[in-house]
Amino acid sequence: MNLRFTKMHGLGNDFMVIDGINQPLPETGLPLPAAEIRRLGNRHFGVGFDQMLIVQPAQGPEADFRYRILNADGSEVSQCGNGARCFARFVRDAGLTDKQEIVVETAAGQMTLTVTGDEQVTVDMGAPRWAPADIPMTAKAEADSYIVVSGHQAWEVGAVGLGNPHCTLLVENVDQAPVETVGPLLESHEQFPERVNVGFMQVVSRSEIRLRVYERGAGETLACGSGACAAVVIGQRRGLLDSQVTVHLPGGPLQISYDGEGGIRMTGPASRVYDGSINVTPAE
Ligand SMILES: N[C@@H](CCC[C@H](N)C(=O)O)C(=O)O
Repeated sequence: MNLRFTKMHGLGNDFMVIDGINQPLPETGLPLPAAEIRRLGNRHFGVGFDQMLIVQPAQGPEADFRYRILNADGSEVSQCGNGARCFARFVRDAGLTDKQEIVVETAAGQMTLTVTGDEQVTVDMGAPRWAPADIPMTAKAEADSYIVVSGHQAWEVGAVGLGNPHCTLLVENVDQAPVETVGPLLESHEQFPERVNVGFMQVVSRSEIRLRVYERGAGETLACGSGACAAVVIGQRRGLLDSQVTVHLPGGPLQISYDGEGGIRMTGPASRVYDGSINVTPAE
């Protein structure tokens, strides 16, 4: 079948966004076979993306839409901060809604997205979940930080659940952080039964950090919205950061605010690159 899509990005974290309201895609099970998602995600043989986003009709009465998130490796996940901003811009540009405040269902629950005049989008990312079972990770008890051991090496990490699992390491200089080696090692570490997104955070001041993220199912990306929120709340929990923080990612800055009550708020841009169409093998 021929599938129409829009290529978008949030600070270089890039997406293939598909209108699953006006195109026939299965609403249960994977929308496309996992091998087909991997082929489309491949930067040499396909469209190339970090995540595929599928827009679908809401299942419940309180939401405007449902959106599904698939990593480039074909795994389905529940949360994507940069994707949420691109989703909001996509449904407005496609004429699927003219609302400025959009309520969307994800596998992690309901989220509210607010589009501001200059096409910046603010996402309420929900409250951080600190209990190990909610991250999920195996640990005897909840703690500000955990020691994760592999062979002769050990790392101190903060860990939090934001609908998806995150761990964050503090580093002196993010440019020299071992993202490509320690990232995949921790991503698949046995203490994280659903794998984990791995952040490397350099604290610049109480209101500014630099961050690189090795994403579960996608490798290092130019930005990770949920990873930025995770780094900020982990830094706050250790007493290092204030309630409003600018997170400098390789693809650009995100504004994160959290005062310990309600949800973490993330504000940043959502950019459209091009519209296209491609032949795909549908799920059986
Ligand atoms: N890029 C995202 C996160 C996408 C999902 C993640 N790789 C996972 O597997 O949990 C973001 O902006 O939050």
